[in-house]
Amino acid sequence: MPKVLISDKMDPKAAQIFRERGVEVDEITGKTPDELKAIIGQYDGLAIRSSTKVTKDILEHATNLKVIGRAGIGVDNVDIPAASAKGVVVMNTPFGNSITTAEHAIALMFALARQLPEADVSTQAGKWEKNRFMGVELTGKTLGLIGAGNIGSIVADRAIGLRMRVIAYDPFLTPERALEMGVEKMTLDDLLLRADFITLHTPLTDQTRNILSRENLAKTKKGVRIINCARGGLIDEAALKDGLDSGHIGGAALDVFVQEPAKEHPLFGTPNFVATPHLGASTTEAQVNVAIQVAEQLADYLVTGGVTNALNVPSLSAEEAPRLKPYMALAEKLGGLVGQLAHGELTSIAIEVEGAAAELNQKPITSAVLAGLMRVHSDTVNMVNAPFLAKERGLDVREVRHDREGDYHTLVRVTVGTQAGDRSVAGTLFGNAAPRLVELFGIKVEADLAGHMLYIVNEDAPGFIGRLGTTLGEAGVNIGTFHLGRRSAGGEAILLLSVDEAVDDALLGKVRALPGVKTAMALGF
Ligand SMILES: NC(=O)C1=CN([C@@H]2O[C@H](COP(=O)(O)OP(=O)(O)OC[C@H]3O[C@@H](n4cnc5c(N)ncnc54)[C@H](O)[C@@H]3O)[C@@H](O)[C@H]2O)C=CC1
Ligand SMILES: O=C(O)C(=O)COP(=O)(O)O
Repeated sequence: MPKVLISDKMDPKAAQIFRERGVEVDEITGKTPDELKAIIGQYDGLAIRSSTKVTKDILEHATNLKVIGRAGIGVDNVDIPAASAKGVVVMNTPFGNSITTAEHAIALMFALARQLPEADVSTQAGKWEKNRFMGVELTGKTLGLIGAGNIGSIVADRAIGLRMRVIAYDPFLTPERALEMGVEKMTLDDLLLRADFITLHTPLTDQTRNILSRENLAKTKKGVRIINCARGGLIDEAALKDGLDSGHIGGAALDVFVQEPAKEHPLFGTPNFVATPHLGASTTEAQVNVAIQVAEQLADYLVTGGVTNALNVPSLSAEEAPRLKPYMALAEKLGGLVGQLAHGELTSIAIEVEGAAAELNQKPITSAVLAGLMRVHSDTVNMVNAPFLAKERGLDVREVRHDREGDYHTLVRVTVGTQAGDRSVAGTLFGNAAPRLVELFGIKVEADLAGHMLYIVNEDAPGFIGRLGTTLGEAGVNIGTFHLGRRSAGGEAILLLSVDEAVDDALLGKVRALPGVKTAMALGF
């Protein structure tokens, strides 16, 4: 039974779903990195929010880990390259908390416009400072969105409802989408110049880090109010403090900070500054949504292999998964076969799909071929890390899709480039389910690829098969299936035998010594 650790506070629905789906679950929150390292080795899955930092160091101790699920959106607390290199799938729940977070941004915008937190403190202190708190109306004001994805577009919708004018800077926002959202797309400089309120909704990346730098803050309109419910690190916090102190910035509300938890901060106590402790996603509704989604996604992956909302591996929908499953088995076998047979350094690999296979999502097929190929050299390779390892090794990977149907209704062909030239194998599915090798180095064969196998290239001459049978029989090796292919009568022949026992080096030596044998290799699947 797979075992999952929930390491951050999560709605109880998550644990309930894991149990219902046959996944054992422990909920242990608030661990230090060292405490987490000590226990992480027992788990197949890890469910987190933003508190658990899944560093390379933690991953090194996660010897059984197959999947990390983030109950939420941002995954900057997970070292994704390190997870990928280890073959661990990283998933998030990209929509479950977006409305809630957008609402928090709007709430903070109101808080700034009417100085609600300060007015509340003053009133409850018995001061009744009616003349101190003079607000601004939102109607007719310009809201600048930096980042117009899921959350940004909900904020835009709500702001338009408040009769605001919404302008947006997002290099990936198409003019059509901007029109559909009712926002005006523009450059960052134009947005800085025009916005009365600015709200940030981008992930933290090398491109967005410090997007509101000291220089950019200086370009803003005097009195601008700034809201950040996305990630600490998008704003230069020291420059923000200076801007508030000088009065150039009329207000700032931060839900997120460079260092979290932010228990002390130079901004704390600054007039017109509002802070919340990373509460963007903290509503009952959003937490139920993300808990259910993350548990279902993790359980799917651990129990059935279905992949949803993964960030480092192609997704595989519940409809696609059963259709693709036999192809992935075929692809792994073909990859394993070329990996065992091709000698020397591999420089390139082409994965061609033909007929029915050409109608499918090719990425998982490619990943499975690469996993099969590289597993020949390392046990820790799987579909997740294989594409990364291939890239790291400089392997040129090409995907080709042929619409035409060839001799088979469906076909996957794998061709590797080696110093000795190209080597190609191809397979089909019998009855849409059973993987079958149909072509080996240009010779037509028809074989199962399973268990222990013996691959022989010999001169096609009478009497050979009898001698081979005797040699194997004398060594106590039973032949299961026997497949023969040849280019022409009397030319080079290929034999693929499945045998009940592994063929050791001594027996391989005897086979190689048989007259007419050019190559003999033991294979395993
Ligand atoms: N405070 C909180 O509790 C929460 C915070 N978040 C944060 O909000 C962020 C936004 O979430 P979503 O809208 O769901 O993400 P999303 O991926 O749907 O949207 C992000 C947008 O940023 C844009 N973008 C990327 N690079 C950019 C750049 N250099 N300049 C301008 N725009 C750029 C993208 O094109 C995309 O449209 C998340 O990354 C997460 O970190 C999300 C949920 C809760
Ligand atoms: O989903 C996100 O990106 C968030 O930042 C929410 O974080 P949390 O799950 O509340 O720790």
